[in-house]
Amino acid sequence: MQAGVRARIGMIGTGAIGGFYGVMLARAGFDVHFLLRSEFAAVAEGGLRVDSAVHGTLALSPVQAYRSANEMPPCDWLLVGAKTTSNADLAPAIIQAAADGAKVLLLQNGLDVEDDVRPLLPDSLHLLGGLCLVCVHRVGPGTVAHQALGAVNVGYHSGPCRDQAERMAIVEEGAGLFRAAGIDSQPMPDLQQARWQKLVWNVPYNGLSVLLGASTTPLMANDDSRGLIQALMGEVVRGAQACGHQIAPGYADYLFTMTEKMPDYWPSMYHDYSHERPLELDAIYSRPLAAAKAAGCDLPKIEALYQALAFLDRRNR
Ligand SMILES: NC(=O)C1=CN([C@@H]2O[C@H](COP(=O)(O)OP(=O)(O)OC[C@H]3O[C@@H](n4cnc5c(N)ncnc54)[C@H](OP(=O)(O)O)[C@@H]3O)[C@@H](O)[C@H]2O)C=CC1
Ligand SMILES: CC(C)(CO)C(=O)C(=O)O
Repeated sequence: MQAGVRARIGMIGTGAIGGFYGVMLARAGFDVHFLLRSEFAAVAEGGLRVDSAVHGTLALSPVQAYRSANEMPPCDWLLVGAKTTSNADLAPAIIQAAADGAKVLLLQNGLDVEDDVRPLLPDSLHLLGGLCLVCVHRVGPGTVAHQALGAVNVGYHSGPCRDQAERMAIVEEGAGLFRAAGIDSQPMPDLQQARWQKLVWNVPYNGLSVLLGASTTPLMANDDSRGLIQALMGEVVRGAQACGHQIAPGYADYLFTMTEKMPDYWPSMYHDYSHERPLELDAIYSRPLAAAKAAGCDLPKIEALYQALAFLDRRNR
């Protein structure tokens, strides 16, 4: 791409994450195209709005909105903002909207989420993962509430790069998109490590919000749930270590304290449960459990949490 020319970005799935980052990038001058499903008509007519506790109200109208990827122009970057449960189904849309040599960035929680998509993509496409540290949720068609945080950490998964230097150049380019939009973004040299690190938060809070019907403030106000959260965090750290990924000492404590200071928050898994949508149990629970087990490490509390959630998920749909 020529210097000074801003990348064309395709947002594949425009919910909380897609809407928030898409609006931020479009306001920074990127040419952003949004693929939508249930909210297409509302967004095509009324635009997108982010009600942000950090940035105020951000409106984008008109929106370059599409019901089908066939109508999208070829994009240099495709940011996937759908849940991990639809990754394999989204591969045709990603391919359709990709320019030659495009970079595909999965803005998703969980472990190995790229594995469902990679075999379905041409080798010429770069695949990356993005870990979003943000509190956003949909409050109505085309409207996203942003409560806190916002950073995106980016790592390379697979593609045509020949060496680590080429991979890191692409990762830097990805992080640069977000930074240009005023969003903190760090390049992650090891995507698997970064995914495990993010699980230290998601494993306890996502699942317990569903199981106990509690958001972060009540979870942090009760000695029993605090103890359980710490034990679950400890198991994620052990699982990561068994798989060869170091989590910095004190990182779990840092997340625990950060959550005490955060505004009260319902994790995205709770929103999925309350709307009777599939839960991201494979990405957040069964894959890390399987990886740890294969490395000889049992994680009994996470396993019990997963089994309870699997029961609720099946009964909910
Ligand atoms: N929300 C948050 O604060 C955070 C979320 N994450 C992670 O980010 C990812 C996205 O979560 P989130 O934004 O909350 O999820 P949402 O449910 O808000 O958004 C998902 C979007 O993808 C759309 N979608 C799904 N399938 C398709 C399809 N085939 N074609 C077009 N659009 C499609 C959905 O459309 P439809 O309306 O039709 O369902 C919806 O708009 C998850 O992995 C989550 O764990 C990570 C950090 C924080
Ligand atoms: C932990 C949090 C709220 C911010 O790190 C988040 O990113 C998530 O809900 O997945």
